[in-house]
Amino acid sequence: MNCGCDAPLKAGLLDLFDARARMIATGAAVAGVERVALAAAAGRVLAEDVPAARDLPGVDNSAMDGYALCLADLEAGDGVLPVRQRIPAGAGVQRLVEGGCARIFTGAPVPAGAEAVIPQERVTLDAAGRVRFPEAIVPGANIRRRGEELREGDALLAAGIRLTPAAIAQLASQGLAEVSVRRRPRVALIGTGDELIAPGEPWTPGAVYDSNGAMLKTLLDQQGVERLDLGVVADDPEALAAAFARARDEADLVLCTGGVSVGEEDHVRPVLERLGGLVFHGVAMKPGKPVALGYLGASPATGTPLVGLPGNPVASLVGWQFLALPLLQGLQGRTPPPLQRFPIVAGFSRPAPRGRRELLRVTLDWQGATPVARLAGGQGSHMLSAARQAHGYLIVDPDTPVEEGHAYGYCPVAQFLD
Ligand SMILES: Nc1nc2c(c(=O)[nH]1)N[C@H]1C(S)=C(S)[C@@H](COP(=O)(O)OP(=O)(O)OC[C@H]3O[C@@H](n4cnc5c(N)ncnc54)[C@H](O)[C@@H]3O)O[C@H]1N2
Ligand code: MOO
Repeated sequence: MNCGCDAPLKAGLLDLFDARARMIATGAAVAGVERVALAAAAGRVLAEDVPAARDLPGVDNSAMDGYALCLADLEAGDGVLPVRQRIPAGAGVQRLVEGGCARIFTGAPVPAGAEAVIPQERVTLDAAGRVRFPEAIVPGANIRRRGEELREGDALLAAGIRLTPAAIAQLASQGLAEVSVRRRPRVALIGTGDELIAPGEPWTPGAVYDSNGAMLKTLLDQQGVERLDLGVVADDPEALAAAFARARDEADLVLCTGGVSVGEEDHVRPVLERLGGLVFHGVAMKPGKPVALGYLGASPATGTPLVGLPGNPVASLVGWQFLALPLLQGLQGRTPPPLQRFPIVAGFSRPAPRGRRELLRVTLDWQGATPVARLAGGQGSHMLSAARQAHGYLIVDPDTPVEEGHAYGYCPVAQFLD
């Protein structure tokens, strides 16, 4: 796998990983914390460390439906014991009656004095209803010990994690009904382009449906942020300046798509420089080259960050996944997770991308002993079909041809839904 560190980049373009680092450096957590009920906590970001409130499990309990016994009693009973107790889940903690065994169910407290639980499939009952146990019984078998997972005061969940269903279940398992979460960042969304029309409107030749708006709204909703839709703005600097000024005052982050390239109809960069400043413009990635980062306001520290995503739909998606998302995660109060990359063999050959790192949309073919990456379809940055079907990106370093049978870094797309 080529690391590409020394490969030459096109003049003026920032390396993808440097651009990502600058995005991450820009994303400081927004102020504000609120208490929410667990039912409203999905996807929110935890604002404080939560220690375990109690031991988990709370008492020694049975992992099986079966019979609890004491080994000395079993020896005295010659491998056979009468049933003296019945302990369902929810029963209080009892003491094992000497000389007998206890019928017990999964999750029920193991009676004091019992040393093992034997599943019902491994015993036989005689005519008198007594239980004959198997020979080799391991002390502690099928007993889930008090505190074996967590002790009161142990670290349970750390501030900055996003609350997944399993994390919410962990809070519930500790008896916690509410949790402190960070305020949701407010993200303004702006589309640009005279050609854009809304889905549902009648099409005329030359018009383009605003698919980036639909895509980015969905992506923002998946992140659980508050969004401020400022619609599509015409290719007019004054209209764009008005939208940017409103977004600056009302949002924590501004996302715009289109108009970020170099043509005279591309107004994002000049308007951004007028109302604030530019951090970078142009990344050595394909697609996604014209991505820009800037701020609206007096300085990067006090201004509202703005990410200019390219208009081409796949460039917009890739720019979101690799660059805008980690910035947003920082605003949410999360530490952006490191990019997951691992080597996967290419099932195709392809000429080298010139001066840019190429992110090929691929599917993984699992038919052989090891997975092989195959192109998911046309790789044009206007072609959403392959992007939709892709399991991930094969990352090809600048000026490196893809050779069938060689391994390249592979980034699964599932990580961007985290
Ligand atoms: N002379 C040059 N031309 C271009 C360059 C360059 O370096 N020199 N870069 C190319 C690359 S790479 C990209 S990516 C695009 C990005 O351009 P913009 O961000 O300025 O986007 P637009 O020109 O406004 O639109 C490009 C393309 O995308 C369609 N589009 C725009 N917005 C949407 C939307 N909301 N939904 C769906 N489709 C959208 C638009 O109709 C255009 O087809 O620039 C290249 N050009
Ligand atoms: O960055 Mo553009 O996305 O190459 O088309």
